[in-house]
Amino acid sequence: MKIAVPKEIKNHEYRVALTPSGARELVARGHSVAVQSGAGEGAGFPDASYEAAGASLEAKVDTLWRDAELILKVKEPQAEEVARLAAGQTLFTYLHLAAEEMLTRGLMASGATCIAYETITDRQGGLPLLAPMSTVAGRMAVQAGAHCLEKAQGGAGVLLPGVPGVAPGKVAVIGGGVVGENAARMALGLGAEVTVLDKSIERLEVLDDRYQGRMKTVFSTADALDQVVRESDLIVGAVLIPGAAAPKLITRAMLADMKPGSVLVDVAIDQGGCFETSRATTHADPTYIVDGIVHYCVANMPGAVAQTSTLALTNATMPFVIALADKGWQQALANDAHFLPGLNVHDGQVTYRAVAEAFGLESVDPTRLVS
Ligand SMILES: NC(=O)C1=CN([C@@H]2O[C@H](COP(=O)(O)OP(=O)(O)OC[C@H]3O[C@@H](n4cnc5c(N)ncnc54)[C@H](O)[C@@H]3O)[C@@H](O)[C@H]2O)C=CC1
Ligand SMILES: CC(=O)C(=O)O
Ligand SMILES: [Mg+2]
Repeated sequence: MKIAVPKEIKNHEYRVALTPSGARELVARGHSVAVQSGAGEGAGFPDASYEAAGASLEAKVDTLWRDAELILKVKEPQAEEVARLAAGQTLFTYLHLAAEEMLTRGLMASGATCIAYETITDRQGGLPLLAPMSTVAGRMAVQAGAHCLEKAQGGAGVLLPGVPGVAPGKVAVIGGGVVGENAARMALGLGAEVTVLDKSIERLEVLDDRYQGRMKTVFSTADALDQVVRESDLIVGAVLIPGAAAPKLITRAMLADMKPGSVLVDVAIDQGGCFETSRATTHADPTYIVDGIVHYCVANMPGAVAQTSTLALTNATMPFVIALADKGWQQALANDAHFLPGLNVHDGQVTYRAVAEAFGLESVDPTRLVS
């Protein structure tokens, strides 16, 4: 199969969808791999390392896209990439469509087959291609939040660990999944006072057991949210309903109850964000202030630590890339019930129900397309 790896073009996105080691595996299986010149540079993989692995380099982005059967990316296609996508091509990347109607309609209009990393499942009920980047983003969320608490960023001037004789800051994490656990773990490591809220008792049990009471676990209700809003210095938004738009759990009115200069880090922003006042920001300009509250809402946080993130992401994506390349999308999805929910758009139709519901569209059951 002809596989293409474009250079990512989202703001400060330095990850790449395939490492030289991955290229070597695909070439050994008889596939041709074309990598856009410079695509791996930001993640620490120079062009020469892809050539040494048997890939070819392509400087012309139009040629790269036009000749591809399978396109491997990291972030959702930007407008100029959607325009390049054509019927008969398969795109494998993060999509987060429920947050972006224009993108959804653009992919439908392209006629291509679009498979999302973030809706592929595993036997344990997890999201194995989201988890590595959620681990990264969760760990970064507290780093980012601690920085935002500094006065120069508009923050209250609170040092999360405190100092002898001064109490530590309070961190609340809403959603105790992969992002949430990793954020909570970092905040604990810094010495902050940590509370995790979740709707899933099972998740709260896991966290309680794993951290032996060092973090508070709270069932997430409107009352519980009111309380953490009043008390916290930093709140991390980390909820997810797979494939769907995130619920808005902190409204603008609730900001009035927060301490001035406290911080909201909305990691769930890629699914639209879980705070009413969230809007996506970039690494170039990551924060803004609403009603005295600092907001950090970067939708591609792991792109900033591209070396770590590229390795972690491609470790997880590679088996699926190999299946797509060896078997084609139909057979690869037909053979794997956990790969199948990755299909979001095919030939003008939305195939993931939560995405269709977000925009009042019809959805097609993906099993009908692969059997
Ligand atoms: N901004 C960025 O750069 C990145 C964003 N993300 C995003 O972070 C979000 C979280 O991802 P994961 O932790 O992997 O998901 P996850 O599925 O592991 O965890 C989500 C948790 O939210 C809980 N939840 C759902 N609704 C809730 C509610 N109303 N109240 C409280 N808890 C609720 C679930 O029970 C679950 O434990 C996703 O939107 C994901 O796409 C992930 C990586 C990078
Ligand atoms: C998951 C996601 O949005 C990212 O890694 O950028
Ligand atoms: Mg986006």
